[in-house]
Amino acid sequence: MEVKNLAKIINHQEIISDINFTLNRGEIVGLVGRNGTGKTTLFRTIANHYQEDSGEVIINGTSLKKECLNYEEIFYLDNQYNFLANLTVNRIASYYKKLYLGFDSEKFFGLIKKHRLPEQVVFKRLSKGMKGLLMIILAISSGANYLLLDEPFDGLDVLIKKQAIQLVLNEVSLNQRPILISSHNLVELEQLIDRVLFLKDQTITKEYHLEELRSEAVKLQLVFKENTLPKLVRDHAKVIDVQGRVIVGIFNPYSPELDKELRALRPIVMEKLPVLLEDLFRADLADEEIFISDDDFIRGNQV
Ligand SMILES: Nc1ncnc2c1ncn2[C@@H]1O[C@H](COP(=O)(O)OP(=O)(O)OP(=O)(O)O)[C@@H](O)[C@H]1O
Repeated sequence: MEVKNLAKIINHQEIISDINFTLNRGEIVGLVGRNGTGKTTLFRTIANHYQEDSGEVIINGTSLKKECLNYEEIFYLDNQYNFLANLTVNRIASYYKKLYLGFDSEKFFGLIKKHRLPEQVVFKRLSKGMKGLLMIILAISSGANYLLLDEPFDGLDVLIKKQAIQLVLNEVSLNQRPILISSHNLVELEQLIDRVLFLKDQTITKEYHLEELRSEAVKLQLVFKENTLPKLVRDHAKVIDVQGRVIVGIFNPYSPELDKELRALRPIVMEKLPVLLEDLFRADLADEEIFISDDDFIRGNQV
């Protein structure tokens, strides 16, 4: 799937604009952004629940504008507005069978039974955990090739979450279906995704392949004798935290030369820490300035 220059205006305000990315077979991609940045709007626009104001979504080389039957290739169920509230699991299955020609009833009911979801209870009476599992079972049984999951694990207890995550991982490894998944739980997301897209100021501002990033970037905790930020750090790092004299910064890229130059500044502490998705979130999406002393403040913008 290729998303090209997608934009959506709501009430004369551009909510998302110039969105470009691809979703490739077998990958799980995270969509991350602060509250209200437009993640749900992007999902809705890709899935045609909102009509785009410009741009397009291309599947198998054809724009969805030209071939609307290809919408069957996309599964997106809106957490907020969906038509399932008064339907039982059985009715939901027959509904989806009509919506998706490739809907796999055997798989659907097999998973419903395996996870002991009640078949005769209407959706709105199911617990949050049951709803979450049902949504994922629907997604992976739909036959759609692209699954868009908007905060699918929100509110699930750890055991149900584990089952839900396992279902997602199995689906990707067995059928190579790409998944675009949003979540505010970055620790959880980090264990699932191959790539992350950061949404900020209406558009995708950053994209990271997590494995590549881990091999290229380094997070350092540094303490220097002087209470100022060395120029070298200022020039090469995105500072994500300052506590007294302790500076935490992400250096991307990090090279042996830079390592040597940093050591030449004789830091009192220089410790390597793992780069986490949360660090990137803070580095790229935080607006606030980080103060190091009264007369010297840092605003990281280098990663
Ligand atoms: N139907 C609508 N009518 C008016 N404003 C809307 C509508 N849909 C979205 N918006 C606005 O668009 C912006 C983005 O909302 P959206 O729900 O897409 O963000 P989000 O990133 O999913 O947020 P969150 O992480 O809090 O769920 C918000 O300012 C929201 O108020």
